[in-house]
Amino acid sequence: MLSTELFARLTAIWEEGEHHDAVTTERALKNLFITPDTGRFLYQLLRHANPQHVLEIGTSNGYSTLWLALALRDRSGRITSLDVLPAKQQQAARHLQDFALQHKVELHCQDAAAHLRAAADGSVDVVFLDADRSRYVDYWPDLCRILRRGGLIVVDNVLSHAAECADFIRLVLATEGYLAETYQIGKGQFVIVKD
Ligand SMILES: C[S@@+](CC[C@H](N)C(=O)[O-])C[C@H]1O[C@@H](n2cnc3c(N)ncnc32)[C@H](O)[C@@H]1O
Repeated sequence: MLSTELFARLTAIWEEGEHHDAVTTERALKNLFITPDTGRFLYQLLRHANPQHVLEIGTSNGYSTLWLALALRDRSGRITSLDVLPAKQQQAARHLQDFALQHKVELHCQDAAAHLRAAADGSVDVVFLDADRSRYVDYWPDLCRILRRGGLIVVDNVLSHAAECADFIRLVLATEGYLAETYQIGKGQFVIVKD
């Protein structure tokens, strides 16, 4: 169960992150966290799906990673989380340690395309995609290949950055064997199931 204390600690990290973003001009230095309702949505999905392997693309400072890891804290499932910026992942590692969740997450400072290319077929149960939207179309063949049947992909920002996500959404909707829907949660979640 998520205690009031855990909620309060997550809220404090989110509020500090939002304040940081409000006073930071350089985009690469911003946290760009998911919203708290998106965190609760991801938590619900993972508690229900009980995945063995979750792949997060876009760790940033680990706010979303904390939600994913909390959902699996008393389960056998594990998370791999990717980001290209080491400083952000170092902060994520500190957050995970503060929550005693470091054993649930492997942080890889690696470009998503390289990781996806090397990942085994059907090796991932859930993907949370929250990184470089212009490259999602290129990721799609590998995402299809590595996702197990019945697996889920959740894509953030499809309403906040609709134009940037349009080609990817069109591509997914045109791919046979996948059912996808957009939900008005946070910045817009596009949920894809491999049917
Ligand atoms: C929107 S932020 C992620 C926010 C995080 N999911 C959260 O809510 O706490 C996007 C992150 O993706 C990372 N990123 C951008 N391009 C990437 C790539 N090609 N591979 C892996 N990570 C990438 C950025 O460095 C940035 O930290």
